[in-house]
Amino acid sequence: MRTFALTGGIATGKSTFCRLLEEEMPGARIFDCDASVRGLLAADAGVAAEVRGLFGDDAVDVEGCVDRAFLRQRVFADPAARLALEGVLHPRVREECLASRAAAAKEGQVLFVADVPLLFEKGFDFGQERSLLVAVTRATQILRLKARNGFDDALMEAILAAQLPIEEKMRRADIVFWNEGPPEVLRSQIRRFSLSIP
Ligand SMILES: CC(C)(COP(=O)(O)OP(=O)(O)OC[C@H]1O[C@@H](n2cnc3c(N)ncnc32)[C@H](O)[C@@H]1O)[C@@H](O)C(=O)NCCC(=O)NCCS
Ligand SMILES: Nc1ncnc2c1ncn2[C@@H]1O[C@H](COP(=O)(O)OP(=O)(O)OP(=O)(O)O)[C@@H](O)[C@H]1O
Repeated sequence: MRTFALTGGIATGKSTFCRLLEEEMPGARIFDCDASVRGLLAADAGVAAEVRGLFGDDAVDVEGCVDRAFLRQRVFADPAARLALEGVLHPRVREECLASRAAAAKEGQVLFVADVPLLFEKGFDFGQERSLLVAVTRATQILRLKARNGFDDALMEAILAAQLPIEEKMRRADIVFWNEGPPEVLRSQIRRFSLSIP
């Protein structure tokens, strides 16, 4: 089974890439680290207890679900808080990723791609042969992030400051997908990539 890591900055188009890849290569198995985090924050009692211990009772609602908006404000204003939250989540996300890859291999899938937003910031080895990067300019990142999430400028700057600049990610990646154009242009790059992997 061919195995790739996909990465990119916030709102560069990783989820869009995955959706298009699934359309172009229906046999591909995709693992999404952000979705894994959302699942853990919504429904893992151990995670909720650790988050409450770190951030207080206000971080978790009465049903035991972690308040992501609350955490977002806290962790992007405070690098130590962000590191602590990552310490709770990253080992669990890694476990889920490895389990997903093992299941895909057992089922005879031909391609496994994990969407790992912090691949270059944190390192994340799950047996990938190459790294794929979805990139746009910083200006486009901010425009699309604002349109999608309506975050204020200070929060957007804080999130971007917690990530490597896109130019550095482009230096490190094996294959770059340039997503400044319309989605159909991203699709043609994905199609070309899919034809290049036997
Ligand atoms: C802070 C949280 C609650 C905000 O949730 P929210 O729903 O707003 O965002 P979501 O999880 O969908 O992430 C969206 C994007 O934010 C950026 N981002 C998220 N966490 C981080 C981080 N620790 N450092 C830098 N950027 C981050 C990434 O580009 C990611 O793709 C959440 O992102 C979180 O728990 N982050 C810590 C875990 C983590 O490192 N996740 C990244 C992938 S494992
Ligand atoms: N080529 C494109 N043209 C216009 N809009 C796009 C394009 N690609 C993605 N978008 C839009 O930009 C926003 C961010 O895209 P997407 O959600 O795929 O990024 P992401 O990297 O997965 O984001 P995050 O890191 O926050 O999870 C979305 O609203 C998406 O619809």
